[in-house]
Amino acid sequence: MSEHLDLPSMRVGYGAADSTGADGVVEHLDTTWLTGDPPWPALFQRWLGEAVAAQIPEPNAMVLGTVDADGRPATRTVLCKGADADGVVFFTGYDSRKGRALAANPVASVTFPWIAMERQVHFRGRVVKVDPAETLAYWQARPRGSQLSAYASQQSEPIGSRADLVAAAAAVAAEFGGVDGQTPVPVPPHWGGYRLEPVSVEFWQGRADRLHNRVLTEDTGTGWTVQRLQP
Ligand SMILES: Cc1cc2nc3c(=O)[nH]c(=O)nc-3n(C[C@H](O)[C@H](O)[C@H](O)COP(=O)(O)O)c2cc1C
Ligand code: PXP
Repeated sequence: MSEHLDLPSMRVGYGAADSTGADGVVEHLDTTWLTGDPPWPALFQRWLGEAVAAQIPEPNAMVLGTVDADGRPATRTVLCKGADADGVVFFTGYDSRKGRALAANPVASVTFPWIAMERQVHFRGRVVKVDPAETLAYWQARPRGSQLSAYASQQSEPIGSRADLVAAAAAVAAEFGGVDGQTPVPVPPHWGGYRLEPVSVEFWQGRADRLHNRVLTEDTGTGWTVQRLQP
């Protein structure tokens, strides 16, 4: 397939000669942009707000990297449903492939790939389950159809056919009074939130000639440091 695509020559140059970028920002990302304790939330919130305002698709989508008990890495996209100084939150199946990896190895990375903005933000840290009350509050805000699907899905397990999947979802819907029923769907025992508590956050801003800007903030245990990295 890829032999018909000229992959080696596919590239997009970032920024103009004067070093402004698609982010519309003239100044370079600088270590002085990271202030506060911890230093990352203010700039992260600003960039997230700018990604939302730019109407890029799914601005809260982030690529989650985990490592399983055998040391095998895996990544997949999840939606960020909370971000503050305590960390970034997502919701998923606790028995899924990622859930099993996190049970064995409660560390992860997440990357927000805001490519249309010529930006990315990369987090690394420890992962904890959120409080059940936080899971319940988010669960209750989800559309009923998504609740029923999450209840029915043994996420990451094989299933024979699409028809089997639809039948499993229909059985769960029937149990709770139908797709349009009024019976609340309880939080499935196998579903809930995780919070990645960052120990490092890196901001990346694309610039002309691949001379990009990278600023890394890290929790050293005695405080947060902020450093510029080479591209
Ligand atoms: C844009 C996007 C957002 C997604 N958001 C979530 C999410 O918030 N939670 C989730 O469990 N899966 C989400 N998924 C599906 C996951 O990428 C993944 O297929 C699923 O969680 C199973 O992953 P696992 O087998 O590695 O555990 C999303 C997929 C896409 C493309
Ligand atoms: N769970 C799964 C399996 C998903 O595919 C998604 C989004 O694609 C989500 C959760 C997050 O979406 P929501 O906003 O419905 O919680």
